[in-house]
Amino acid sequence: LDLNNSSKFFKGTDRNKDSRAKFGFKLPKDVAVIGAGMAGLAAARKLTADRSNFNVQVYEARRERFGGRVWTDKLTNIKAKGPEVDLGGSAFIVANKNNPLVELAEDFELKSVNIGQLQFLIPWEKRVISGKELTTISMETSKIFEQALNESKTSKIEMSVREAIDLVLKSGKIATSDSPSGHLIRCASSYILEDYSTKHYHQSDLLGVDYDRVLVDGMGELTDRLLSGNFGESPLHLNLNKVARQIKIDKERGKVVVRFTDGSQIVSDTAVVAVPLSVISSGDLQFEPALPKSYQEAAKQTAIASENKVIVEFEHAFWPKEFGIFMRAVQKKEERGYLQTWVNINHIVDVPALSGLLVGTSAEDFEKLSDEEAEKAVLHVLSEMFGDALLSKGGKIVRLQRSAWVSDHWSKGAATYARVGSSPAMWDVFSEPLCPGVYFAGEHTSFINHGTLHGAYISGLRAANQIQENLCEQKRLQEQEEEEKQQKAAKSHAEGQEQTQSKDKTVGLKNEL
Ligand SMILES: Cc1cc2nc3c(=O)[nH]c(=O)nc-3n(C[C@H](O)[C@H](O)[C@H](O)COP(=O)(O)OP(=O)(O)OC[C@H]3O[C@@H](n4cnc5c(N)ncnc54)[C@H](O)[C@@H]3O)c2cc1C
Repeated sequence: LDLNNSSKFFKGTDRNKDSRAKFGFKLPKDVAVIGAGMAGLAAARKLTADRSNFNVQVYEARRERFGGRVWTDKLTNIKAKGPEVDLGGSAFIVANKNNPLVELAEDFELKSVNIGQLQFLIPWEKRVISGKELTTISMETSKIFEQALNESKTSKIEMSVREAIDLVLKSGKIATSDSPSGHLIRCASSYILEDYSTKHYHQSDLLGVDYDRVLVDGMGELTDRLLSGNFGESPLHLNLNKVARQIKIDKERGKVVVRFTDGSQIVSDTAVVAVPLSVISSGDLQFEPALPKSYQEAAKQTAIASENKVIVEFEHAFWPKEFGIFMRAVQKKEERGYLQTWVNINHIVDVPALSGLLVGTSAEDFEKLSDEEAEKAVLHVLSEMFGDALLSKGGKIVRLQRSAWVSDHWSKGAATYARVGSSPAMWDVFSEPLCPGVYFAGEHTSFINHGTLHGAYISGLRAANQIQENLCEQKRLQEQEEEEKQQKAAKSHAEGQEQTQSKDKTVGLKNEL
């Protein structure tokens, strides 16, 4: 895929036409896309643009919205202007220089901005660090990380990021646990998630502030536009409230039957399964015949991180407006991942709101709190960070909104990650179709860029591309060719043996004579 030109993804290519002609299938083919998240929408958009060849329908389980783990919740906040209502994936990770979503947003003429500078707080020391001092500390943090990764490579046992970092900090070679860089590195989600593997570490996970750029009107604008299409493109056919419960591959007819929980079913030439991995691993979506062992193993073994957001709006902004992110160090183990990172919404739009992030078990625990308890917890943390005097200037909390991605039936977690013991093959197995007609898309279907918005998007384009190239038919022909070759080889081998045997017999007879 050429990631440098996102708009052309949506157009059929001559190469595709050639391969379609070569493998000669009936047109237009029906494609059922299951799941209207970033991945499903990307696949549907690309195939819908190829209208003469594909007839696309999208089926989404949720009744009231699409977008999946992108959720710009304008429904519950009618005053919403932008990212103050992003309760799911909200930022383009620009550590990946080729992030295609940045260009796609430009194509759609959506405005994006950098989140802005970080201010790092060590509350019990009353230290507030930013600017040059923070740059020096961040450089030290990178060194600790590099050392941790290098040392873990020499160890015979696969280590977690947390273990590797703790070892470096314990040695005190670069910095100690109590130093600012020691505190800063422990704010990284790869440290917070205790079993994050050093082996398959993503550079962008270092501090968990890898979401560098946000859309001013919220990430939901992008999924909205994927649905409605760019200027002149037709909208996707979206069917809400359609919960797929079974995907049946009818090999004989070369069809895919999708059965829904409401008792209905559709028969399609091809399906793109773009639901979260957790929906497959939980058995909520079943396959007939059952998924091959490698897929089942991958679905069972791949780790899914817990993450949540809480958005809190005050009467007035009491925190410094010039920073884009606030991050606080914590002392106790139980506080890890607990509202350590706050995005300053007021830096992006004129709304006195902050968006707090919860990672790991803290994210799970936060879902169990009542609204009252959640509000108390938020105020407690903010008072620790900014002090009571400043906090009182904020006035009342006028809105507190939070996600619950772990208990959410259609997500069951935030995103996949590489835990100790995992291998890239666990993701990549899902990038292969189940022939003759089931293709997979989603953040969990390719190791590269897994767990991200752009990973989901690219996976959707990949699935669409595979369908346009008629990968299953190519595979079938390859297998057929291979089989024919083997049969030929076996035949000539058998003939060779027969000749040798008859030669041997003649020689034997001569010898006897
Ligand atoms: C709190 C949070 C913050 C994040 N922050 C970032 C970030 O800043 N940057 C970044 O790059 N990534 C971020 N991510 C990750 C990113 O949001 C996801 O990787 C991405 O949205 C996944 O897209 P997807 O299409 O693979 O899956 P989804 O978006 O989950 O789409 C799957 C769709 O399938 C539907 N579905 C489920 N079951 C069924 C069924 N049985 N039948 C029909 N439909 C079904 C779901 O409702 C959903 O709409 C974040 C995630 C979370 C939760």
